[in-house]
Amino acid sequence: MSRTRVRTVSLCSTAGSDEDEKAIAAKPAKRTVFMAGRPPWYDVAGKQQEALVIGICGGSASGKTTVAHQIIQELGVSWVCLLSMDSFYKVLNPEEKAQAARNEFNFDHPNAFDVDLLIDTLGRLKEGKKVNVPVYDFTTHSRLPDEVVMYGANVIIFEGILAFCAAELRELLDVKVFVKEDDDVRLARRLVRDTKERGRDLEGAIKQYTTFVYPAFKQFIEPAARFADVVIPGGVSNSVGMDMLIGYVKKGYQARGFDLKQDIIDLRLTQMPKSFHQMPSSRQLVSLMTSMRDRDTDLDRFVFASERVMKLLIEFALSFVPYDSVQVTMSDGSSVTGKRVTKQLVGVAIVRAGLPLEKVLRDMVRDIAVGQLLIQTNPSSGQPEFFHQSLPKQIHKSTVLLLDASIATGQAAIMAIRVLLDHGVAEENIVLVTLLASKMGVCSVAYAYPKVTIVAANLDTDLDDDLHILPGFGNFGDRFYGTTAIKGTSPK
Ligand SMILES: Nc1ncnc2c1ncn2[C@@H]1O[C@H](COP(=O)(O)OP(=O)(O)O)[C@@H](O)[C@H]1O
Ligand SMILES: Nc1ccn([C@@H]2O[C@H](COP(=O)(O)O)[C@@H](O)[C@H]2O)c(=O)n1
Repeated sequence: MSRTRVRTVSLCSTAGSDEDEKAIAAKPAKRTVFMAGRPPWYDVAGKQQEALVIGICGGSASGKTTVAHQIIQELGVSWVCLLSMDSFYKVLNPEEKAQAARNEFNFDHPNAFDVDLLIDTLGRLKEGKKVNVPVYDFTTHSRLPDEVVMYGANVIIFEGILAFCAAELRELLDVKVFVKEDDDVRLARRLVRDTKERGRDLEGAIKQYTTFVYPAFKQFIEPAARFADVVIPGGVSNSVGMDMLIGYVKKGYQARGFDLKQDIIDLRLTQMPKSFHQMPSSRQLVSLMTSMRDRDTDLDRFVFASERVMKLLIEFALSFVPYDSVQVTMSDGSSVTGKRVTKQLVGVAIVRAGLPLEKVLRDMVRDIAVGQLLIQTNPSSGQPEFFHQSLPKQIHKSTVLLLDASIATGQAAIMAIRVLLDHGVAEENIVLVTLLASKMGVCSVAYAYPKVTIVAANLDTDLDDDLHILPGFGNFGDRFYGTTAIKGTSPK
């Protein structure tokens, strides 16, 4: 789904305390950045909300998936997941596989599904947690080795022939829809689909339909219509029914505090949040940043300058972790009161640009446990996508220094914080550490997670229309690892 990412309007204030710094950082832009697509899980007041779950039940080929797609299109919101019950077909043993190949396995009975896994997955997704969803292959009656990672949504659409089969499952559904279609229409559609898309021959498809599909429809599916809030005869062809359904869903969405019209955080950026701490400016810091911003700085000098800034930054960040007062005995036997870090510290780098900060942190904090999160921005949607995590075991008891080279929109950091919270880390025990932040990125993170401490060596005021920090220092990962020619390219 495509959507507008940035709108530009009036003035935002400038930052920076040192004149030298301002000369470099302040751009006389007259604009405020509005961010379309606020982070999921939050209502317009910034309170965490469970997703709205729409369950769609109906016979095979009744048009459930088609209805789901139309709801998504008409709703026009950014964070929607479509979960199909088909993903939760049980893995068959060799004997069952042989039966399936002869069209003698009953895929329409509730026992064919891993309902426990389905309930767990839908429940977690509704709470905004990450889930791994199996991918099902109808031609081989098996799960593929790949899984799809789904992560957080304001709206979840769940569809399946037995979507209302268990009370625990129905309890997760905020809106229950039943799609009704004549038996002969469904049979005709199914035969076309089974032979064209699911690798079946006509005779086998008819055998399966008469032996299992139709009897199960009569026994389990058709009677489940009584659980529905809305029954739509004819699916998407029923435009009056669809309009009523979409109106009903929109109401449910707004009742949760989500905003359909805006779906936007209005960041006027007049003042920085209290949770944000910028390193005090100094001529030394400005000169190092100047080297980093200069597109003519070669690889060696870029690495050297950025590592020096990183050392200063980590030193600064460590003053925001909690310390206890302790008494120690000195060599003359007298005691003195000092400080010791309260909790175990853990460093978590957002890969890849956060990795150099991780190395500096390891050099500076003895035996620190470290972890990594692989989050990348999808170039077509502009949304961060979460791929991989490796986190130390005791992370929930620790203060976590979350490391990324820069914070532009803040979306990757927001996703990373969400992962840490899912692993039991308390919001107030997270310190987000970055070399360069945009005002908008800081405001977005602070809006979503006001208790997270945000520490940056530098703050830039603006983002360009591609959401790169202005003036920025180019793509940090490319410049630090030398993966892109620097000279002749304009820094982004
Ligand atoms: N209202 C409709 N009119 C005509 N064809 C439809 C309609 N709804 C769905 N279809 C078609 O019927 C087939 C099955 O629809 P689908 O939504 O996949 O059903 P289900 O998810 O219930 O199995 C698809 O080829 C789809 O394009
Ligand atoms: N290996 C399988 C698994 C399921 N089916 C049939 O799929 C139908 C459910 O999917 P819909 O898209 O129609 O909702 C169900 O009726 C099963 O008979 C199958 O043929 N092979």
